[in-house]
Amino acid sequence: MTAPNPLVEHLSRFAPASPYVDFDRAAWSRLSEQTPLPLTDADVQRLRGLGDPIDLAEVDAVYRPLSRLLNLYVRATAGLHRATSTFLGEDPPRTPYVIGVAGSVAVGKSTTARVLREMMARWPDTPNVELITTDGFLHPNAELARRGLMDRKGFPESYDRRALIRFLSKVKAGQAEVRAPVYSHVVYDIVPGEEQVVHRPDVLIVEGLNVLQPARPATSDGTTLAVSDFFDFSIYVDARTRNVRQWYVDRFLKLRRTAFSRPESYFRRYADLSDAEAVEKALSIWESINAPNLEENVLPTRGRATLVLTKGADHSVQRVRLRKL
Ligand SMILES: Nc1ncnc2c1ncn2[C@@H]1O[C@H](COP(=O)(O)OP(=O)(O)O)[C@@H](O)[C@H]1O
Ligand SMILES: CC(C)(COP(=O)(O)O)[C@@H](O)C(=O)NCCC(=O)O
Repeated sequence: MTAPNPLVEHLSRFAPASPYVDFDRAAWSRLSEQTPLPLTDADVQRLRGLGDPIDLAEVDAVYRPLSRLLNLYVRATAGLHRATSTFLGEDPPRTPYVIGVAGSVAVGKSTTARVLREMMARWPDTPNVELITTDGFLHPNAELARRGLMDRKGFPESYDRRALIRFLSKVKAGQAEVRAPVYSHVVYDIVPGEEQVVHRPDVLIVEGLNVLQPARPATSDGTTLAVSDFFDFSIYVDARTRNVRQWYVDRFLKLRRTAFSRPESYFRRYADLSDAEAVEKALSIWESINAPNLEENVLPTRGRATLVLTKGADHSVQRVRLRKL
């Protein structure tokens, strides 16, 4: 028997065991030095083409190592599938590797998911990466109104959770074409007849506020699955609430000059607000809907993520926590 290590004993007595290994920005960024696939001109063009304000140095320092880590996990998972196939004597098609991206409204989930999609597609094993957002699975406004939920968009009960679980089951089962409804932020509703079709991708990224919610108690049909049961990996994008509130207000002001001024916009009336009125409106939506949802539903799921990215006030990632247990 080996002698107990006094340092480990000391630490386990005084430091609560964390399931995460913690990197500050510098330590995580150093990993990019050992990551193959530096950004090429073509990559830079593609990333710029996304129209996101993300800095390319940030992509290189944070997202390049992250895509490398994910590539290693994708390969390891494929190896496990091969082991199962060998054991069963079957040769089922490879199923998509599914990554969830969670976090508050306006924390930067969409930006993270889009950058990750581009970065993962550079790896030879995963050229085909698709991205869906869970807003397509919100109940249509008519149904939300019927249920008295028009002021609860983004809360867990505002989604057709069963439809989302059906969608993910089909993707995971390797179905050739799987369809998802589409939500428009301009008309503020599900668009009738519009759909996004997912064609058996190598990787599917599922982005949404509530993707890490635990399963609800069993329903009459015995469903106890959670959306996250379909994830191979999950990322929680985190930041101080006061910074996220500021980003929400900034985005609202930007949208007022762009999307809100379109004639078909549900928020057309906001386009004519003065700056001060627009800030007041944005803050009131934040305080009445998005902040309570963050506190009550989104933040409590952070500890379920495989990886937590913590952003500073300038949007740069300052801390990365990776689940090791
Ligand atoms: N890395 C970044 N650098 C600068 N601005 C960013 C970055 N990520 C997100 N933003 C800005 O923050 C706001 C929220 O980001 P977005 O990806 O739309 O959030 P979410 O999908 O979580 O609602 C947007 O205005 C976006 O342009
Ligand atoms: C559409 C959203 C619920 C987010 O959807 P997600 O894709 O994260 O599921 C959110 O961005 C939103 O618009 N919240 C509603 C706040 C409001 O009623 O304005």
